[in-house]
Amino acid sequence: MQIPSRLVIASRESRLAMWQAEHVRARLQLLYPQCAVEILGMTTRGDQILDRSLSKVGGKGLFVKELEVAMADGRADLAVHSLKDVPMDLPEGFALAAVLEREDPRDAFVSNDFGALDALPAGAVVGTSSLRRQSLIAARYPHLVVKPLRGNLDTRLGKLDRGDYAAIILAAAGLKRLGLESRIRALLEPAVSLPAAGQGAMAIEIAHTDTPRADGVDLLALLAPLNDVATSQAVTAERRVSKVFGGSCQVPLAAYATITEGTMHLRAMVATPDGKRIASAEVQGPAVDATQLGDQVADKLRAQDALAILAEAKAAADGAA
Ligand SMILES: NCc1[nH]cc(CCC(=O)O)c1CC(=O)O
Repeated sequence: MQIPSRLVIASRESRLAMWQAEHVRARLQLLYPQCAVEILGMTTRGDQILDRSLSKVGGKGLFVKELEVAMADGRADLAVHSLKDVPMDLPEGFALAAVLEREDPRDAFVSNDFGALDALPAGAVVGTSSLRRQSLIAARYPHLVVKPLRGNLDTRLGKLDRGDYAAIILAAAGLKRLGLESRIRALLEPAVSLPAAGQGAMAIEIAHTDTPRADGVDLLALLAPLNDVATSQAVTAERRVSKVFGGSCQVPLAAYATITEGTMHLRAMVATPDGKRIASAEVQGPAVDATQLGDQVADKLRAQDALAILAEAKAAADGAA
């Protein structure tokens, strides 16, 4: 295999994104000591737009677009993403080359004054901009008030500490990666808060799917050792469910797969943001049939009126300010 003399990783500049890029950099450097592995930090549109709901201005794609342009221009060879932020359909010419072993996929309850969602008094303000987390709280804790919470992890924690919220919900994975695990007061089990598709997993995106490249470098082969097969299968099923239902972040959708001895257990849920209507389903089967399992669970959701629920959720999102 031809090892290039230099590899450039494009990354957003948030602390979490840079941690993730550095993790991949270090692993590649260990695998290919003769190659100079570098990070190109970039500010994306998604990072700049903090005043409006992301789903209103173009969705998750805003976090990856600039990185793709850098790869298309040859300024970078690969990009590291939180898989949760990667759209279901990548633009022509781009592909996911590897999915890394998953960190904790659960949501985390973070608060300075309370130990768990159950401990919050009526009217307490909970911060989250995830429609999935919002619908969960509305369904299980109708006495709580959900307020939007945007920004990177440090910004969100800062807003909590300033007293804007009684508690906030964040992905455990991000907190753990940044050494902020001590901020977690409680972990929400999947039975309570089913994770978003891909939550906790990092993915590596590349351009030039026609490998090897003109310079003879086969990026897919080069990155293959970083791929975790079980995580890759799990997220394939989860992202399939998301794709079937439009792959948008305008709707509360959860999809989470675990694999035990080659058998996948896939759970998925769609809901209205007010938590009043929920469809949830689960399937089991061989992990190698990830895509079909995704389709099966989607069929089960459809049989529970998932399309009507999603239409209602979308109408609510479009109607909101
Ligand atoms: N939506 C933003 C985002 N994208 C990935 C993570 C955390 C890390 C991960 O899930 O891999 C977060 C923060 C959060 O949801 O609290």
